[in-house]
Amino acid sequence: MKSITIKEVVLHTINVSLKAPFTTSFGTIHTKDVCVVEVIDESGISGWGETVTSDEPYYNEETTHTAIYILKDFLIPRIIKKEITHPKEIYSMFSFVRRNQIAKAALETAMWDVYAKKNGKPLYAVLGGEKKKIAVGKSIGIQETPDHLVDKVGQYIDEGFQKIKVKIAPGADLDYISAIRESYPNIPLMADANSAYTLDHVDHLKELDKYQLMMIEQPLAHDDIIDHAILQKALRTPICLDESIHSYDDARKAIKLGSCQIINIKIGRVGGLQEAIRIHNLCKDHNIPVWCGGMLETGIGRAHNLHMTTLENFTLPGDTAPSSHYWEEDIVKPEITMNNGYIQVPDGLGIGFKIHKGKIDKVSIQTERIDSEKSPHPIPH
Ligand SMILES: O=C(O)CCC(=O)C1=CC=C[C@@H](O)[C@@H]1C(=O)O
Ligand SMILES: [Mg+2]
Repeated sequence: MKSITIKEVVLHTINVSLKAPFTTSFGTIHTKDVCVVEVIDESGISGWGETVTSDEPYYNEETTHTAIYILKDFLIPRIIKKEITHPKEIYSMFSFVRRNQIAKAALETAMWDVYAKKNGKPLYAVLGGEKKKIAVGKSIGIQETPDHLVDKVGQYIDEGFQKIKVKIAPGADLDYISAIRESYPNIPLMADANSAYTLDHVDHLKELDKYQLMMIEQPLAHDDIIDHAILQKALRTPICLDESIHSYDDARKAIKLGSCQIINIKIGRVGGLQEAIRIHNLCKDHNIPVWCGGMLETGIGRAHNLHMTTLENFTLPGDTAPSSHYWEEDIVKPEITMNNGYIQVPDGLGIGFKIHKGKIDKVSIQTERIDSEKSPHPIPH
């Protein structure tokens, strides 16, 4: 396989508006700034990635603007004009920067895309994935009343979604879940708590066991593994971790302690595709199923999610709804569509979608070209 050498990186910062506001326990997102990362190799091939941060540091410690700073001052200078034999090397090349996983992933995923294109392959083939279509779930933001939520669930079940994820928090959990189960006793249903509970809620959370949820996602603190192990022993419902798992080592410790029975893998949260593959393989070895979480991505991040989900142990539908659920107009062409609850994985080179440059220009805030390895900081080589 051919190596890659990046001659230039272009940061396209855009502002995109969701078709419908998305409410979680962190608040409501209507619009967000996205830094679309374009890496251009010496032969002029472009690879694409995106920051999956939002404008506030409520999901993790990053925002789109911290990510842009880390990209410009540290990560881009580390790789520009360096010959890279394989993108799996990039995550360790970034180890001199602590955390800042979403910034790392935005650049690392773009490198995987350009590497696949340069070697004439679809991204899934380079990742080692085999599925040609992936099962799709739908994550529903917090709704005002149980009735509103039941209506949304019915709408998405009718559309063919194979898993329904709803948000819960103290005071908006049992009545919402029981209302769904009254109308839809057998659908594949899960709840995401986004760290809204503590161990004081163990008896309350045990009430959820009677509703046959597939899992309860991230019930406790965003950076906890130990208390989740205590809670999992008390619950019949499998715990799934999201925010707690930033790396392979977090996953290794969570599995060792019995903190979860399922892991939601988000490429951005774990620093890129290479670390995501390592976590996938570790979970496979320990019979821990995984699924692909969503971060309200544009079509670029969504494309990376599709290709990652072709790996064997992604056995549960992800939060990977089609473009039309998020954007009036996506920044990729063709837009990502779903048919009977599945999304076809494209066979084109790399991510397999063209970039809609006209749309990027329409929503552009700033475009910065970087072609120098110079940084205002000492960068280890
Ligand atoms: O992208 C999607 O459709 C799912 C979005 C989603 O559920 C989330 C995005 C970002 C943080 C959280 O609020 C939540 C999650 O925890 O998965
Ligand atoms: Mg989550």
